[in-house]
Amino acid sequence: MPPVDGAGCSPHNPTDHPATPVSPRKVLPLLQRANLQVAPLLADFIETRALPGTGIDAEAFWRGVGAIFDAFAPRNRALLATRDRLQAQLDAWHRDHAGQAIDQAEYQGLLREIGYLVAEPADVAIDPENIDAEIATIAGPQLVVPMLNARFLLNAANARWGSLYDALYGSDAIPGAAEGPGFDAARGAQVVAWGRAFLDEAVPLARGSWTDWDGSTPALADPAQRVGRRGDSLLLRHNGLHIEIVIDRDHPIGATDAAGVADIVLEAALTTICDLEDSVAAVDAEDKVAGYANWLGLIDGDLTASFAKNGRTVDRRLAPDRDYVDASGNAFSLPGRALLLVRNVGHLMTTPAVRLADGGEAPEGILDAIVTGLIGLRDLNGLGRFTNSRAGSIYIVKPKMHGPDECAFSNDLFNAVEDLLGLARHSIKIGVMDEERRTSANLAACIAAVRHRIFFVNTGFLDRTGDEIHTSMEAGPMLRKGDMKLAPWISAYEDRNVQIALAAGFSGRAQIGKGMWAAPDRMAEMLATKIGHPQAGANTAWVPSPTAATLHATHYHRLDVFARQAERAAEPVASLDDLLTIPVARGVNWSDDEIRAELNNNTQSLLGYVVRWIQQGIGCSTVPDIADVGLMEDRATLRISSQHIANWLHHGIITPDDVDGAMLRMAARVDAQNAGDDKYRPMAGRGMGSTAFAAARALIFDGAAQPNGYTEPLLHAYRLKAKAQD
Ligand SMILES: CC(=O)SCCNC(=O)CCNC(=O)[C@H](O)C(C)(C)COP(=O)(O)OP(=O)(O)OC[C@H]1O[C@@H](n2cnc3c(N)ncnc32)[C@H](O)[C@@H]1OP(=O)(O)O
Ligand SMILES: O=CC(=O)O
Ligand SMILES: [Mg+2]
Repeated sequence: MPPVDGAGCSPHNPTDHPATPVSPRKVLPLLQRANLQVAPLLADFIETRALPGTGIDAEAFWRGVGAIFDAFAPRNRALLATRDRLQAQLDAWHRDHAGQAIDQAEYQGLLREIGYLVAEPADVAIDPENIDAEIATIAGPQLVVPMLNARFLLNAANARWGSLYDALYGSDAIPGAAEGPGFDAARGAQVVAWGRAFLDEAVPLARGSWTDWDGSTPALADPAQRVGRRGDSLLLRHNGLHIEIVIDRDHPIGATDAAGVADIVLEAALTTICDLEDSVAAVDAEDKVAGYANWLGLIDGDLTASFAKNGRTVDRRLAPDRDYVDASGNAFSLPGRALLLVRNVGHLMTTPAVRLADGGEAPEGILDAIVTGLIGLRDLNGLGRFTNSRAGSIYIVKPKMHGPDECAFSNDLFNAVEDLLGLARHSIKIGVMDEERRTSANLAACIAAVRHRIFFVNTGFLDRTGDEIHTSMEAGPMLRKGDMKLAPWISAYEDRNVQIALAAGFSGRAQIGKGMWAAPDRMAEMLATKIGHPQAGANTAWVPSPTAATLHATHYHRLDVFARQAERAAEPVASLDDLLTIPVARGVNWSDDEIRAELNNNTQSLLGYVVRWIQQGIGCSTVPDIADVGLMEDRATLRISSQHIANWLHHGIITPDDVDGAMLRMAARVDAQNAGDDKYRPMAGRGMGSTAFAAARALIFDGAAQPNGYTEPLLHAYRLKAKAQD
């Protein structure tokens, strides 16, 4: 694809919101569309791929787009200015109270006075219409996938159904690992035993165990759980989730099984978030259009990916629906793919893909709403090979909103996009990530602002931790990252999210979601602990991979989340005082070793993530930590590590020399960890000659000044530089 982009990004300046950012890069001529200047690649994508078939005329479309930017770009800028004002007021207050214990009454008085805390509305009741069952009435895993990776995207869409046998055999869910070059029969036997025990729990037989089943028609303890057949295979359902017991005596596994069971296939990722935000590196029109084109391919149903794997070529496409017959012989089908949701970016960044009438870059979140909404319209108009939303909705996940005014802004923006596209009011639904402190503290008001279109609230634990650190940057040095997980604000945050959502009527209407399992290789630990999410009353929770989706699905068979929600609905809402208790480490004397360990750990994960982002445009990857354990790192985990180091630097727990020393040591370590990657360029020894190293350093040394501690402005600027160098 030819590189067609407007200009460099305009990193958000904390003290100023220029309408016309200065571009450091040479640009290809943009095309005039209504009162906008549009990158040719984007104009072409819209006019030749996204609009055709919708009945919307290109000229009218661009006129409408121009009008939306006219109306919403100034509002967007004003909201960002409010963020900065609040942050400055908080910083000043903490500086005035340096070293003092925080008096919650006085502190909350300040928060109300400056407009950080608003009056909570009573009796908020959500009433979204046309919500798909995968969201409203069935509880199950939610997979997240970077939008810029077609191979993963297709896999994620198809992860609605997952092989339990493969997930167990290929992960550490069963201790040890497969041995030998071929099939490890001993491990296989453990997998089969695990599977049978699972069936005994989820779909028990009237008598005896599935272990002893001989393949004859099974008598279930609850006969209603048997809902169909496909050939010899059995389709069962429990807690709304399907289980297919695959019978195939010709299959190598089925041939050795007394009942001919070749696999147990679980309904797994009910929903998949296709992510345009923190798991991708999209800095210019070229990147944005690549993401939009993948979303279009998913919705139109023609996305494909061809790649070599294990010595053969794999052609991947979307899975068709699955056909069954019921007990009366009537045919029916079940969706073959997850219900697809799209995560837009937040309100912060601008994009060089579109320039406004005044020459300034357009707010990227507004462009995302328009383009992903337009592509969603194609689904509602039946233009795709498959149907995504059977209920007729477009699901946009909106991250990083700070408080009710920003939610109201998104609501109004979605109204405007619906009008532009001729969509019925509230066809575009919103998933609100509760991942900024001002949203957690005003959650009922945030929900109220979008109550007619909300389809989820989700605790985005990682960003939320980054915002916790940044908001109170001046209050003192923060707890160590590991200790932060035990701080009172976190449990109050998780509890309040569920309790406030239940009080607003989410149960049976919308999702209450929990955060990401960020250790993709640690499935045994996930199986042991992530059941805590449904136990907390969450009817969905994030997983990083199809394997994790399949294994996490078993948790939703172990308890009935909707019954759990009914129990939790009676609880009082957890304390706002706890939520607002700042995790500063008062009276803690860390040893030199503890400080060094914390710094090494943070610089290592920061460098490991940033180097791939800057050099290769990889927005999410498994980054080996200092102990070589692979952890999912995305922009939210980077926000935590960069803010944590910046905070300790700011309060003198570490010095600039300490940071530089750790950075140099860890650069060598990260280089060694990436030695097998031929696209990788080492950082060690090149100092500032390495753009990635310079970016990582800026994220720390300029970290305290970044808007709300976000990493996007610096990442975009350095990635654009790296692209230009390439
Ligand atoms: C704080 C937040 O915002 S969290 C949300 C953002 N995070 C995410 O979106 C994480 C999504 N997950 C991922 O991107 C990946 O799982 C990673 C980067 C963590 C790990 O990727 P890798 O190291 O390449 O994974 P690994 O080598 O273990 O497995 C690769 C296989 O799993 C599949 N896979 C892994 N993750 C996913 C996924 N999220 N969706 C679909 N398929 C996936 C790949 O398609 C591949 O299979 P294939 O060879 O048949 O295509
Ligand atoms: O977006 C998710 C998060 O944890 O942040
Ligand atoms: Mg986040």
